[in-house]
Amino acid sequence: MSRIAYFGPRGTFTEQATRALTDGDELVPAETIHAALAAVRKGEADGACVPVENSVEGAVTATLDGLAEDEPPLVAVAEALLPVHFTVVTGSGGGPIRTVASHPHALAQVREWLLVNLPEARPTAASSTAAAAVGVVEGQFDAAVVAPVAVEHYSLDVLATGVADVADARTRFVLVRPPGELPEPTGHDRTSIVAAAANRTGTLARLLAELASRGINLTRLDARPIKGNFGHYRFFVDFEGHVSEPRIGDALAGLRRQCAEVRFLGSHARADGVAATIDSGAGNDVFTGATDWVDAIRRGELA
Ligand SMILES: O=C(O)C(=O)Cc1ccccc1
Repeated sequence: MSRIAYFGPRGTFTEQATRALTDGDELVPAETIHAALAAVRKGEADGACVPVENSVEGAVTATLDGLAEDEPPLVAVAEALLPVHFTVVTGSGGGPIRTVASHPHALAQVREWLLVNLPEARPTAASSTAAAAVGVVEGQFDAAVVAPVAVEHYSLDVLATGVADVADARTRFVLVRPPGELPEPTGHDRTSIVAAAANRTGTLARLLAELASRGINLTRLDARPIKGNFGHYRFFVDFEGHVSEPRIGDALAGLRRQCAEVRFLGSHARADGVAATIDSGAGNDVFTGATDWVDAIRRGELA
């Protein structure tokens, strides 16, 4: 049985995702994304589950920075995609609702609902949706925007369920571990890297060209500032395919040549099961065939 840390406390969306990604493991809540990742880095947990992006607010920056900056590196081995509908809860005392707390990503996803339904309530950031629930129980906030599972953990009154400004909002979570055996390729994989490219003309274009020229489809591109070096960025690039495939390995080697710093963040199955689109002329057989051809020339068998 593994110990898996997750962004908690109990009752977060991340706990829900962790349950979907694990089977009989011991789940250990951590107060922050940084603490969940640090638990793995310190050897206190075998893996950690953290949110990485959502379809309304985009990147979860604490996760991106934690994966890019801190040592030692961790590698994503699985992902989960959760539909995100919120439950709005209040304390049991009744009374006016003047504050409504939640994780900033949750507040951003119910902004319009709050304006219409709780116009007098001041949105207040909490470290997670479940921390906001705890804050309501403790009388710190009047209401909270939480995950549906939170009401199973905390004694709260439900004001509304199924709340979401954008009907099919989703959040993607990853399970990360120390580098080790990689998941098997499935044909519907995602590979993630983070690269710091020199601040020169065309650097980003050249970085992306390493993928485009090999017919590799991007699934995400994000930039984060390199702290302490204003105007310099790291690029997070997700693309279709698995590092075990010749075409992906070839692209990674190209990226390594282009960039001062590249970190491999994982190759694993996509939760949505979407198969990689491979242009004709960019299949693995083409890459293997080309390498075999060069090898044959080197052996003096071909010209
Ligand atoms: O705070 C939580 O419950 C989380 O797991 C982070 C989050 C916040 C909002 C939407 C999805 C995930």
